[in-house]
Amino acid sequence: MALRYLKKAPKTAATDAGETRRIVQKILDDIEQGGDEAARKYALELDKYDGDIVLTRDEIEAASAQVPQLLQDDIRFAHDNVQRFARAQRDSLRDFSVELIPGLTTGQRAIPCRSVGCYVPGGRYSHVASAIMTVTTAKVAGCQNITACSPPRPGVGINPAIIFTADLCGADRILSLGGVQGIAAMAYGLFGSAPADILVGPGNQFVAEAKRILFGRVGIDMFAGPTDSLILADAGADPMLVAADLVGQAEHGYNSPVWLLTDDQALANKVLALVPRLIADLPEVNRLNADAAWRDYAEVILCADREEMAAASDDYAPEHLTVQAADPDWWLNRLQCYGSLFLGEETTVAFGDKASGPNHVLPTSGAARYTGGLSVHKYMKLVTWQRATREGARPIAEATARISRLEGMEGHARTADIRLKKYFPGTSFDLDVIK
Ligand SMILES: NC(=O)c1ccc[n+]([C@@H]2O[C@H](COP(=O)([O-])OP(=O)(O)OC[C@H]3O[C@@H](n4cnc5c(N)ncnc54)[C@H](O)[C@@H]3O)[C@@H](O)[C@H]2O)c1
Ligand SMILES: N[C@H](CO)Cc1c[nH]c[nH+]1
Repeated sequence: MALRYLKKAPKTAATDAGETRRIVQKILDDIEQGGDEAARKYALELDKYDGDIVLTRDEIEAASAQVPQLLQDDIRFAHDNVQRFARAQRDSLRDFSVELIPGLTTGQRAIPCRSVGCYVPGGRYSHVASAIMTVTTAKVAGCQNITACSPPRPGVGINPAIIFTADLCGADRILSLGGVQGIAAMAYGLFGSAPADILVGPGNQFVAEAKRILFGRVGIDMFAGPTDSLILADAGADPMLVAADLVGQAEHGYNSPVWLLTDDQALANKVLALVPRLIADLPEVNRLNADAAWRDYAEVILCADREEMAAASDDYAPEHLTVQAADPDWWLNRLQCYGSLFLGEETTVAFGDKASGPNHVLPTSGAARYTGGLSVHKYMKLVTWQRATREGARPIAEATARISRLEGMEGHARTADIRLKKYFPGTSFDLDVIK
């Protein structure tokens, strides 16, 4: 059966992409040319901030002292879970060596990037948890030089809880800069910092686009822009929980899509009725964000059965995927495209967002078709090495010479010839089979 849209979105992640690209390219060009001063100019223009950019130790300590003890304890709890999950990831990756043929030894090493730039979003909300996710994971990977940046609040600076968290998790330097100017400062090595080898972290469409444009010159974790979330629910799901989870994620921003796929029309109708009521009950900023996201980006789709739900979900490739349906193992085995999966009503995206352990920096806008979220592995380069004895080199050199000549690469072939001649003088080899 064809999917039946009970609610269809007039907008998608591609809406306004061209305009975003133009704005971001201009800011990046200006800052590349104008350095620290240009970055300061954008901080003033976009975030109404003209204070110090690099936080001193005294400022970090003063900010940390403002964070209530109970919140500090919660942040430590979340940090501990994220750290332990990241360590398990690191342990799943190992250096190895293998003798492929007698005398030829090859190997793999995982080497952490030297210099990391972590973006911690802070425009609409103060994303303390993003500091945990990015900085902790870089630290566990073994990165030595970790810079974090986050938008300053007008005239005041970064939220003290973000400062406390970035410091706790191991940031070596904290910059009061948000948006494209923060990304540019870390990429270009402004304000005395080392240029980043890799930029990580989530952010709005400007931040995500800046990372995308800079990719190649620096590494990036992935495209992690405006949050999107999909719920798969069957007749057994609790409509109130489904509606609350949709609204909870729509509050991210006016451009945060939420989608519901179900094979039960009665459930869909109940959720459609509940969502506007739950949105109306939110505080003002959250309500405005969720209302616009629901109106412009949300979709509710009726499917024939769970197989059709799973196939459609893989096409969306959502950042967050929640299953509130029977037989969680069936879904776990069947689903293929998502950033992070939440199975059963006893867990929810917000748990992963804040405290449960798996990283919350996740691919958006369909990027989950080709990548997972932030992990220790994103900070590590999997490099290879090889060495050989002269006997081990012999068959490799013979094959190399012949393949190189077939390809027309005579210079390559001669690097093999010269070794064979040196190591096996007086032996004749048939290295010129392409006559
Ligand atoms: N994918 C993920 O893993 C993930 C995780 C957490 C948050 N997020 C997303 O992060 C985003 C946070 O967005 P935010 O805006 O609240 O904070 P943000 O920190 O990403 O962006 C704020 C910055 O945007 C810049 N900016 C604002 N308007 C601009 C304009 N017109 N032109 C140029 N720059 C401009 C400002 O300089 C400001 O510092 C949300 O979209 C949320 O969904 C994604
Ligand atoms: N859902 C976001 C990841 O896309 C992360 C987050 C933290 N807090 C709220 N949301």
